[in-house]
Amino acid sequence: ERTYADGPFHFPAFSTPATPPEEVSSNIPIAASGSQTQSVKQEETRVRNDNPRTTAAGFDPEALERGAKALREINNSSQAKKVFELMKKQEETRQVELAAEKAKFQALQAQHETDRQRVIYDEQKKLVQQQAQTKAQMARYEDELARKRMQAEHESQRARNQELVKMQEESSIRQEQIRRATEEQIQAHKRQTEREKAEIERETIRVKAIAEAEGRAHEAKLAEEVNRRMLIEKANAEREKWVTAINTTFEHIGGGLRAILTDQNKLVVAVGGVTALAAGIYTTREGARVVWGYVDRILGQPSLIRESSRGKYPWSGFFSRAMSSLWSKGNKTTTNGNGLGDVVLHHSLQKRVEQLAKATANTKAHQAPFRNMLFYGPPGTGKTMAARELARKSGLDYALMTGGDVAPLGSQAVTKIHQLFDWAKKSNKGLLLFIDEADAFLCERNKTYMSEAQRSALNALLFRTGDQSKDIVLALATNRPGDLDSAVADRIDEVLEFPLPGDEERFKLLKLYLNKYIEKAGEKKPGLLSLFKPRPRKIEIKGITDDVLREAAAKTEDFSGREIAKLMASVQAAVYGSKDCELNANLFREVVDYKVAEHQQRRMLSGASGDA
Ligand SMILES: Nc1ncnc2c1ncn2[C@@H]1O[C@H](COP(=O)(O)OP(=O)(O)OP(=O)(O)O)[C@@H](O)[C@H]1O
Repeated sequence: ERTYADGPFHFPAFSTPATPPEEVSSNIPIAASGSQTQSVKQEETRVRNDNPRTTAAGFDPEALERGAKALREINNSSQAKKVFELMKKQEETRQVELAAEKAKFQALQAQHETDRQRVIYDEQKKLVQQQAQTKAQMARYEDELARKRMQAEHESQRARNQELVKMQEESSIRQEQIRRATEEQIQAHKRQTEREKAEIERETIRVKAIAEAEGRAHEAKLAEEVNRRMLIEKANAEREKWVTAINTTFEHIGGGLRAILTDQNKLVVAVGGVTALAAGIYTTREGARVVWGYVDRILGQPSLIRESSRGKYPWSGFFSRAMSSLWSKGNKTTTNGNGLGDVVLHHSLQKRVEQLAKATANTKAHQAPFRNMLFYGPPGTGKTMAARELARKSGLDYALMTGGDVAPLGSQAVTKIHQLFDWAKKSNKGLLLFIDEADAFLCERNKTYMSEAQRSALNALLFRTGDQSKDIVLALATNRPGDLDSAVADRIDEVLEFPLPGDEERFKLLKLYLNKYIEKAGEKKPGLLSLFKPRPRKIEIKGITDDVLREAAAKTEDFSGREIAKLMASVQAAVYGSKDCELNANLFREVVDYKVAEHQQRRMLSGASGDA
């Protein structure tokens, strides 16, 4: 295919005759004779060449020859001029056609050029797009790099800040330690000064006391001499009086014996009387023992019970109960303001115990079977106290026994368990039987170290508690609930966990025992006997605010209720040990710190023995 770019365009008219000569001849109105026309036709037929020869340059001489021949013929013709005109017109027409064709080719060339320009434009556009894309990618990459750089800088800044904060914290801790150390030194110095002052005072008192004692001893010595002499005279007179009396008595007895021995009737009566008296005494004593044993068995409290609201006998405790109810009318401060007396428990646990107490009371009222309970948790967290309060609130009697008491009973254990349940059934109100340290008695039956008697006792208990009871609520307390026999666990309806007291509970406990052991230390206790006991000294309390107690509560983390009660007992002892019987914040803190250190030591030891 030829294009403008390939070089000059060759019109096909120049290589081939535009109009075949025969056409030219047919178009000419030839007026020549028929012979001439015939000859022309013959000539045409002769010169016609369907495959005209061409030179290498594409020139066909035959056409030219034919043209010349035609021209000659035209010249000879009469219509030559017209023919020539016609040919000229034909030639012009052809020229116009060629010009149109040229214009067409030029239009094609222009179109081609436009296409080429479009392709170039598209290429350039693509290039520009690619460049833009590359540029955008570059920008993105740079942006990412910048972001990463910023992030790294941010990280390092943060690390620097953290380090700075850490250093500041460390420095403030150091400062705090220095401050504490200085405070401690000041305290120690103060204590030392106070000790020295007390020592001097004690020494002065001692010297004064020695001088006074010496004076008194001298006085006493003189008085003693006088007394001694008076006593000797009195003793001599007494001795003489007794000697005379004994002599007179023996004279009478001797006379009587002599009369009996000499008179046979009197001798028989005397021997018979003495024998009858001995027999009477023996019979009375044994009879009383048997009767008492019977009464004890019928009415008495089983020996397994350690503590009971019912007392050992129905009549016992009547007087003390009356006294304590009288006392409690005048003193309404025995409870700490909550519904569970002096038991301080976490709010949710306390609510649960109260609900249980209410439910138990309603159960009794509706003659429905009781629900058995299990209290578990670390030692000294108030399980026993809560059980006692639960029984009190539910209006039941309660009895407390310890699991550890069963094993030493040996073969008697089974009888005692039955006795216990028989006794419990006699309670009109219903009885809450609380078994403390339940795991010691009710542990898994197939344990190898369990004795046969113990196993039988457990079986007896299982037998007595097989059905839901309307008389007895069983409340078990243990530190190891996992050790209980599965049959025992199956009898439990309610399980309550008693955890170590939290911050708030420790504060309340400290407040409670401050009130009990310190504030009320000088008050008299209920009961007749206490009327004759010496009244304890009243303790002066200074500066024990709620803040001081909260500080102590924060320090005594992990303390059980029992440990907090003991801590306050130690505070009381420290106060009684001080000379002015006064409790101040310093003394309180001193005891708390000492107790906290002791607690940690104990934990370390138990941890070490646990590891071993
Ligand atoms: N929650 C508490 N509220 C008031 N006092 C408490 C509490 N917990 C313990 N105590 C004090 O600790 C003593 C022991 O409490 P209690 O006998 O109820 O504990 P326990 O959980 O039954 O202990 P254990 O498992 O050793 O038998 C109580 O006499 C009381 O002084």
